[in-house]
Amino acid sequence: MIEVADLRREFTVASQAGRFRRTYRKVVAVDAVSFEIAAGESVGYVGPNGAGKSTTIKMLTGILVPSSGRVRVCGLDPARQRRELAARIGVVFGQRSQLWWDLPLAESFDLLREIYRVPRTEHAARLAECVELLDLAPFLATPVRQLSLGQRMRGEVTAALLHSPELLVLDEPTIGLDLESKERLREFLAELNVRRGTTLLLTTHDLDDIARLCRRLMVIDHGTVLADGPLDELRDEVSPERVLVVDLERPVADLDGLPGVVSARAEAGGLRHHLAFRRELTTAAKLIAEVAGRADVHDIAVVEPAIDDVVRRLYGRRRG
Ligand SMILES: Nc1ncnc2c1ncn2[C@@H]1O[C@H](COP(=O)(O)OP(=O)(O)OP(=O)(O)O)[C@@H](O)[C@H]1O
Repeated sequence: MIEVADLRREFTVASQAGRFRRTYRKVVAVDAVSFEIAAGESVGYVGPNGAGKSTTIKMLTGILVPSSGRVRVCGLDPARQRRELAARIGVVFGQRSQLWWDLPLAESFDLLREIYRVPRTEHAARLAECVELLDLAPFLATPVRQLSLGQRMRGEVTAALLHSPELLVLDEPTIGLDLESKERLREFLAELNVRRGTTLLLTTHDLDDIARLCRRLMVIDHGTVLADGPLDELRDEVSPERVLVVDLERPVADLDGLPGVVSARAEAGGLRHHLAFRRELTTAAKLIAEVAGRADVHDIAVVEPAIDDVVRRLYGRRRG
């Protein structure tokens, strides 16, 4: 679906040096980035501010021309075949609108049908689905400028999907949304990926978006990809410890010496124990059996490392 090889984009930025003199310096926003994304994947593209995410997305969608390297999206060269590509993909920029500001939302959708030449029945079916799942009915007749951010974003996602794209690219889709709106949008996007097989590529600073939507994570910083792989594998790589939290029926002072446990901590007077273990040394099931052999277990939970922690460690790779 997406093939990127040795992709690079530089910008020349001017800075004032003295009163009449300007100097120019080169900023490398994206530097030798290579990856492939197959149909049906859901990929999170994350990195700190200025890492090069938006620049990559702009090259993938044909808005920016690469300085060098190769990009193919749906087999097309985005910068040269922007129109053809627009018919195959949907793009949502959280900070920019593709809707007509002064028109009621429904009229924007009509205009998009004409632009993309979507057959009426197909358009009507797709729109009806979005109206239902994203609860658009209460504000379809409202001019876009009067919509709340959450309402507008639901409109933006609908607008990007009306021509049934194979790939949906989202640049910070949940930025500024309240918790409920975020959850509703995530739910919708997850369904879209799983049920329809629409490929998703999204940039975000909200790591809950990633945890909820993406099976694969790509981390970029200073224009280069620092990590790329299944979320679970990256998690094991940088945060190999998981914690078994055990509540006991009767207090036990300590649960020392359990195989595979790298650190143990007791609280609530010995009623609760936090046992950090490494996946390669033991499994949660084995550990639970060991604990049950020593004490009466009331309740058990396995805590995975938080995604924020995993991503922070991945960001630190360059410096580490
Ligand atoms: N049009 C431009 N002209 C000059 N420099 C630019 C331009 N666009 C981006 N840059 C620079 O390229 C680098 C990467 O920017 P980019 O917008 O891709 O980052 P980002 O990862 O999307 O960041 P953020 O999370 O803050 O949106 C930054 O140093 C930025 O200042």
